[in-house]
Amino acid sequence: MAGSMPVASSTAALPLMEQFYTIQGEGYNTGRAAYFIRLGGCDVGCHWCDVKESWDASQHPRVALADMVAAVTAHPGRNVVVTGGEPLMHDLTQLTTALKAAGCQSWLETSGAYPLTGDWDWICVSPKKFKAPLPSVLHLAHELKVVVFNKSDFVWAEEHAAQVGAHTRLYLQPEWSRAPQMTPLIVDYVKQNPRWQVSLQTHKYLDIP
Ligand SMILES: C[S@@+](CC[C@H](N)C(=O)[O-])C[C@H]1O[C@@H](n2cnc3c(N)ncnc32)[C@H](O)[C@@H]1O
Ligand SMILES: Nc1nc2[nH]cc(C(=O)O)c2c(=O)[nH]1
Ligand code: SF4
Ligand SMILES: [Mg+2]
Repeated sequence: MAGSMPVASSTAALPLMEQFYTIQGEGYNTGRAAYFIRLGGCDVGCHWCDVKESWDASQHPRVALADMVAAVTAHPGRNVVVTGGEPLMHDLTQLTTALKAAGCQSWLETSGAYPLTGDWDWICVSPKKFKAPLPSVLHLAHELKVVVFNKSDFVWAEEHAAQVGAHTRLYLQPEWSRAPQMTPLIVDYVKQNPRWQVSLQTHKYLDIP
């Protein structure tokens, strides 16, 4: 009968591009120490993505979850950011279970383009024009973080703000190469529309990972 048994694809290991202990640079948790787990694989295709090396999952070694968690707990912080790549291209159930068992808070960075898996303490959804976010993920967002590349992105941001919960915090973040032009527009927009907040990629100004 072994031949007819379903072969479960194991998530006891995931493609890992890099992991590092730093300061959360963006959004609601800006300024807090956090260990970053950057998983490989993304097919969303943002032309301005600041981590295109993450896109091809096959370029990154599969690392056992137990080894990832051991690397986290070797550091004093217990906040863990799972990012990528697009982390929701993987089933993250076992990773978040293991992080919780190790006493960690799990924070997700996602485009929302794939169904949510895992048990999260904080979910940041950064929707993309290139592959639409799922309504089911938008509803669960603690934070909506819209990257502003040009003026038209303010209208697009409002369209997505209309799809999140009443509890969701709203952020506008300048696309890094466009920050000199877009940051002043974001400042004016937030002053006129105070339910939004400014998010900057502060780690880039601090010159840390
Ligand atoms: C590299 S993405 C990985 C997680 C997920 N794929 C996503 O896009 O949310 C992490 C965060 O960086 C943001 N980001 C990526 N490239 C950026 C850029 N050039 N300028 C500003 N933010 C950027 C994304 O919007 C997202 O909020
Ligand atoms: N310091 C720091 N904060 C971040 N917040 C989100 C990041 C990401 O790439 O997901 C990121 C990152 O790459 N570095
Ligand atoms: S979804 Fe995230 S990782 Fe994928 S291309 Fe866009 S910014 Fe980069
Ligand atoms: Mg980054």
